Amino acid sequence: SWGYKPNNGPQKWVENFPIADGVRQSPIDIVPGQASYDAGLKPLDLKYDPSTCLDILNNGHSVQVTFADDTDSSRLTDGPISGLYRLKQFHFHWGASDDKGSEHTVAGTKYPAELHLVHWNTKYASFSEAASKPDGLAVVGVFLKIGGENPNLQKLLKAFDTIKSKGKQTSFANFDPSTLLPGCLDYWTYDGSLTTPPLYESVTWIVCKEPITASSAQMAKFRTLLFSADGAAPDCMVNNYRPPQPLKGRTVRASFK
Ligand SMILES: NS(=O)(=O)c1ccc(B(O)O)cc1
Ligand SMILES: [Zn+2]
Repeated sequence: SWGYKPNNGPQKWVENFPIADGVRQSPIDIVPGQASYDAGLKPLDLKYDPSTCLDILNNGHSVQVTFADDTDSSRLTDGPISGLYRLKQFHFHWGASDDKGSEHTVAGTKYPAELHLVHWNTKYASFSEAASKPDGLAVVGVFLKIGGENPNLQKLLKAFDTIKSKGKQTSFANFDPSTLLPGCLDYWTYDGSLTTPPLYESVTWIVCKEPITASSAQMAKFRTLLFSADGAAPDCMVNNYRPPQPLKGRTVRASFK
């Protein structure tokens, strides 16, 4: 099935997922000088309840932390969206080295990694129903840059040893994803898609201007995860990012001057 190698990677996804060549695909290169400041954009209102954190999983494409989404206790409101979107999961994309790994780029600059916090519109009954609707999802993207060790990543990284290979998951409780948000929540926003198959054009993207940090050693820990299942030839989980896609006339708005 799909992956990130030459024979099953982003250049091949269109064969099984023709929307890969659609009009609102993600990620994109964000060019700050071409973004339109919109004074009507509200500040993001993110409220997360650590008790909704359920487990951490290696799904063969990324490492994902999943949340209970049967109540509104972990949710996103305001920002560019209307209504209330519930947090479903967060995951990351990263490179084989510190010079690449993010999906969105900023004036061509690649960050070593990118965090995605995935929320679904509660006007729909479930994540699955929302995932294919044009206003179904809102994903908050946060860049990671190399700096000092980030203590808020340690709890996550410690769990990696138990979910090294594809299909492994373990319980993961009381994690507060707001500890992974930057201090400043200035953002760019545009209409886009899932960045992996099925590539649904259902995402309001909200990309934070300010990165968070991770040390080079912490980034190396991400690279100890495997795409491969237990017992198969070990295949390092690295470069699990889709490159920027054509803007096709879309406008990127900025919440800041
Ligand atoms: N990488 S992403 O945040 O666009 C994303 C989120 C969810 C799913 B999915 O649930 O299939 C795929 C990609
Ligand atoms: Zn993602």
